[in-house]
Amino acid sequence: MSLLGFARVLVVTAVEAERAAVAGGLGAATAVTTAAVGVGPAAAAAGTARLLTRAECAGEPFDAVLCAGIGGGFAPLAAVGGLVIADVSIAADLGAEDHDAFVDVEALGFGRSRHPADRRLLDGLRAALPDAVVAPVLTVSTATGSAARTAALAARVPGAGAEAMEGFGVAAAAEGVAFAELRAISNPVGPRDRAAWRIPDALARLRTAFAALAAFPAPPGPAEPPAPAA
Ligand SMILES: O=C(O)c1cccc(C(=O)CC[C@H]2O[C@@H](n3cnc4c(=O)[nH]cnc43)[C@H](O)[C@@H]2O)c1
Repeated sequence: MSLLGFARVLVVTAVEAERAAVAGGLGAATAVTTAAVGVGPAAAAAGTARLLTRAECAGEPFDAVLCAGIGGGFAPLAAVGGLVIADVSIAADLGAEDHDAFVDVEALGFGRSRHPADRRLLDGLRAALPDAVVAPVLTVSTATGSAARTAALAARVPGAGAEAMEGFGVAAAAEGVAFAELRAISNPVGPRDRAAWRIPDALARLRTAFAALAAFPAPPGPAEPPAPAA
């Protein structure tokens, strides 16, 4: 059985609690592979590349990769307990400082810091999760914990919805395969207050999101070629 019309889907999370929430939501009905590959963009890229390569060598390549998990939400766009679908996953701290300014890798003249979501996957996620906010999701190597950095990131990416630590790495590994990122918001991005993180609520939201994805009907496939005339 497919997910959103994709036949073989890999869902990558950082930690096992996120993977278990995803798998719990999917239930037994859907042939989707879930894997926890570690925290941060490097672990995410390495783990995703390994899984994609293994599947391809086995003659069963994935046709879609979803990065999923909990994340920090930028107020007022993304509230704790809500969902953010990334229309683009951005490596928000990949670049150079020029005194008080940040220069991204595009401006430096090498590499890229943005991976847009696959259009078909994004459309499917939007349709199946109509309450989700659709906005850029930032990938960072250091979770934000101050008002100054929150303001700097919001200025760097106006309209940012969420911050997490893996999306850009997963996307980089999945180049050439349909990719998207989905985050359930566990905490506001802002001055660090670990006691305010609502991880169980976010994991529960992740689980219901994947139950909704599994239950969503696949979009109609390409038109069948007309039957030859008798
Ligand atoms: O402590 C637990 O029980 C627990 C259960 C599930 C997940 C966690 C994590 O800490 C996951 C780390 C993961 O979460 C993302 N994340 C969440 N909030 C933020 C944030 O404000 N800034 C950056 N990343 C965030 C991130 O992708 C981490 O990999 C703990």
